[in-house]
Amino acid sequence: MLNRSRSIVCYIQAKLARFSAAHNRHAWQSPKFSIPWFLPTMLSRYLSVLLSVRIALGAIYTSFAQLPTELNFDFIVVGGGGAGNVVANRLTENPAFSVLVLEAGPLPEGLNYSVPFFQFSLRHPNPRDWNYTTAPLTGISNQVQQYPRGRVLGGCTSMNGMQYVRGSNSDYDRYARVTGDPGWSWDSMLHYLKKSEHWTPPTDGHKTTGQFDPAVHGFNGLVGVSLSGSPLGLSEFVPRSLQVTRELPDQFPFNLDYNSGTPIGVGTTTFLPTVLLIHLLCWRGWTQTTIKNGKRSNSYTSYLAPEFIARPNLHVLLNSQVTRIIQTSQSPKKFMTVEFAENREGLRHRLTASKEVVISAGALETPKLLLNSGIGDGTALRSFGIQTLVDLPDVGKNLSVQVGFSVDFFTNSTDTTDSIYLNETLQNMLLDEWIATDGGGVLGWSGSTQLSHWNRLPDSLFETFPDPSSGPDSPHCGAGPSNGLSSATSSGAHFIAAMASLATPTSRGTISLNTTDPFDQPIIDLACLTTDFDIAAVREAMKLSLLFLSTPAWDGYILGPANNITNATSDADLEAYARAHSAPNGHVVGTASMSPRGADWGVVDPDLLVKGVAQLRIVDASILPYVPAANTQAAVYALAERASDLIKAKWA
Ligand SMILES: Cc1cc2nc3c(=O)[nH]c(=O)nc-3n(C[C@H](O)[C@H](O)[C@H](O)COP(=O)(O)OP(=O)(O)OC[C@H]3O[C@@H](n4cnc5c(N)ncnc54)[C@H](O)[C@@H]3O)c2cc1C
Repeated sequence: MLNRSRSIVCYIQAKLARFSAAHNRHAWQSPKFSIPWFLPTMLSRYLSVLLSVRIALGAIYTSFAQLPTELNFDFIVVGGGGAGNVVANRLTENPAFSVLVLEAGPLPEGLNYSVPFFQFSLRHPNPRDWNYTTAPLTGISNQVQQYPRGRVLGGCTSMNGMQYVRGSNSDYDRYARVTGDPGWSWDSMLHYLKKSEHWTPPTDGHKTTGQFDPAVHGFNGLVGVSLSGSPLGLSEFVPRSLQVTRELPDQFPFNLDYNSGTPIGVGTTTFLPTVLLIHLLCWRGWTQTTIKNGKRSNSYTSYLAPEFIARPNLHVLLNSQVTRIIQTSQSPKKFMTVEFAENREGLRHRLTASKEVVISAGALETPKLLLNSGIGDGTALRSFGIQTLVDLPDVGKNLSVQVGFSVDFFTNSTDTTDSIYLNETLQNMLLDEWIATDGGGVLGWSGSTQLSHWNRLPDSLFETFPDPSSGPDSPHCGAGPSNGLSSATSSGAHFIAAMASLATPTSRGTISLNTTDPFDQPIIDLACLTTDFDIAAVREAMKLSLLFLSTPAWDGYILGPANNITNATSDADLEAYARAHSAPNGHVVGTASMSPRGADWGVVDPDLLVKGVAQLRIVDASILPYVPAANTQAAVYALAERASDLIKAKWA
């Protein structure tokens, strides 16, 4: 009930806000029918109050003062993001465990957090974001770029691109190999990938036979995953893209389901008749996203859904940033107390867990928290005057993030996302449709391309460089087109973009302290494109993407290049373009990496306990030693599912 009433309230608020805005802008009034100007705002405020009252009645508290003083916690989870909410949910399946989640941010309130198509509006600096900037990106012309991360319940799953991509089976087998723990292998993790997933039909109810492989999906999990039910792109972009896979089946083979463990496609010219048959069945496209019934499904709406938050043993305290984990015993070393505050000036509170503290603060904040707690590289800690309590030199190191860029072309088609981004009237009409149909229409989709592409790079590249992929069936890059730009200008033109992203970067960055104030951002050195392989690889990925757009399938659709890359045919030109226009994506991992038990590197053992410390675990993207050749949320949900089982088994 809590979530449902919250979204209804949000819809009504949005309608009222739009009415207010229209009224203010256009003095909307008819001689026959006039509404006092203050009424919508007043009603909206009333609804806000109603909403906050409901929240206070649940186990989500918005301030420390609301937290009942008589509560004791077996587990304290730091961070209610992609991983933290999974752990909180699964541990509280045992009524004997009591769990507190401490989340730095507030609820993801507002329509834009629900409407998938509005995802890009969440990326601008806002109070529900950490509002980070990167250190100068030496591989990208020394640019300092904004680097959005969700500071909100649900973490980055509340504001991400919603792509649901698991990675290849060899990505997981490599985790098992590197850690010496077969529990991280694909065969073991497929169970957890399915356990977290709730496959749902697309909003338009179209037949999905032949558009995905049901055998590899989960139908009883919690995070909604679906195919697009949006008509956008179907008239031109999707059929033309499918035509390319017929024209270039060797380079762009068809793949029924890239989440099967073999994402790069199975069809080749040898199987051409089958491929053609499948194409006929699959003409609508098959990108998978974490969208359920046309609404974003994140770790909050799924793992903290009303039936779970109603559990008497599950508590979530918002607006509470953990500033330090405090050592509570020397032998064995334990850090059972967390210190937290609402903001820089706020009173520091302390709470102690009786069984474990689980850090799920994400790949940027987890290392910062460890360092501020005296867990990290002794030399670096000393330079900040922080006492080294656990000397773990790899905290904050080994950061791995993907990077990408696009080349844009003008198209004469209006069947593009920018047609909507640039047209407020159309947006309002589509929003009305989305509300009236409870998630249907164009806005019930993420706005990203309906067809996804995962590719290997040419073998010739590996005559010069070692192959960094996890195996021969694992992709190096995503390379393909997108019908429209999220950042379209108001020129009135329409675009198709050739996109290229590097899924197997070899550059490694760091997270380090900038100051000892936990409310300051760390130094985020993403080190993108700092190896020769990475720059060669994005260049080759872009060539693949441009090849995709070069076939007769696009005749009469592409008008010409929109960037000054018209003559960029040489490697040097492409490299220069990539260095000027690349950006890291949000798929960052590795800063508190797993390593084998007893190894003198890494930060956590394969059971995710911090090395040398009892009862302190890290469960989030930071523990992955390599970024999967994919977007990262599917892997994070699954690793958190497995971690929950490990914790439950330990305390059974
Ligand atoms: C812009 C963007 C787009 C993305 N797009 C996709 C996509 O399309 N598909 C995909 O699979 N993945 C995507 N990702 C990545 C994916 O969302 C993340 O990999 C995933 O959410 C990581 O989960 P996590 O639990 O490690 O961290 P998070 O989800 O970031 O959760 C960490 C939580 O901890 C909280 N926190 C941090 N520090 C503290 C503290 N000290 N005290 C209390 N709370 C704290 C944070 O506020 C946050 O809520 C994207 C990420 C971004 C940023």
